[in-house]
Amino acid sequence: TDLHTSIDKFQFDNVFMNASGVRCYTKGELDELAQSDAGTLVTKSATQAKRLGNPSPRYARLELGSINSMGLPNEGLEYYLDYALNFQKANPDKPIFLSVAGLSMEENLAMAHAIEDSDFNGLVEFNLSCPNVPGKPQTGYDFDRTQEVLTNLFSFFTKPAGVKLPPYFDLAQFDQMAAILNQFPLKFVNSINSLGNGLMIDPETDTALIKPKGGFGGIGGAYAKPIALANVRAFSQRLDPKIQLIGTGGVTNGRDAYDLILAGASLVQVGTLLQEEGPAAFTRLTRELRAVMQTKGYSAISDFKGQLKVLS
Ligand SMILES: C=Cc1c(C(=O)O)[nH]c(=O)[nH]c1=O
Repeated sequence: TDLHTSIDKFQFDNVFMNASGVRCYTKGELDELAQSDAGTLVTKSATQAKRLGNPSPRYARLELGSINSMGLPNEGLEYYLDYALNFQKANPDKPIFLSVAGLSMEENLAMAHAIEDSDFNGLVEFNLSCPNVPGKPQTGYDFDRTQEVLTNLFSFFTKPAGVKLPPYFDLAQFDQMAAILNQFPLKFVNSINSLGNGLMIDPETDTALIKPKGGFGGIGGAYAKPIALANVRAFSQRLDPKIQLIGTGGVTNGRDAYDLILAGASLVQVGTLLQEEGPAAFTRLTRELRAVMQTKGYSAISDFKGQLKVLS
């Protein structure tokens, strides 16, 4: 069984990769991902300037996943662009993703210009869904703003790009968002980011588990699986076939990855599990997905990608 997959002209020898924000802040962490069984990697979402992010505790493991309000801590775009340029020289056949999360239209466009003018030859993920910067609404929940950002962006940006979306929970929102996304030369849509603004409580102290925003933070892990499946499936049914899906959310084993691929995902990102288990998780996930494929009689990702059946 072969876990080879592709997005646009980019080929990956394994369908798994990290979710942005997880074990991808420093060059050391990024190198560990590069040396793991993952097919590729994405950098922590960057802002122009380095950010320290929110006060700790800002991440907590939960019974069925995680809660985080990191607050977009990152080393700044130049750091990750520098990593990417060095990486592509040393690994010409392993395209990587650069994630960008500007806090304003101007910042997003300025970073996009910097990337456009660089020799970066991988894919850019514009993160429209960071839920944890106090006072900053998620762009992905504002349809007009999303339309405006993408219009301005693609008026000059020519490198391969996609967007990271928040979860949607209403079919009319899938329709509206897909109608916007179909207007642009996107190579991929990545669904979903964490379930924004959840809250969990420490049973000993009756206190919110994390400090920022009175304890409100993005929820990841198994809690997110049914929402991730629905978002990948809904966009797979609505987007122009030229726009491929990346599935993110709730992957704890090979079957979870198999399900995201059935829903339409061409790549599968791993967040909470990677945070908790480390890059060795990719070795286990690869083994488990191969086992599921063998059971089903499939030898390639393309044999079952998007082949979810429904009851008639
Ligand atoms: C880029 C900020 C994000 C963060 C963060 O840095 O708090 N956490 C998430 O779960 N998703 C994000 O997109």
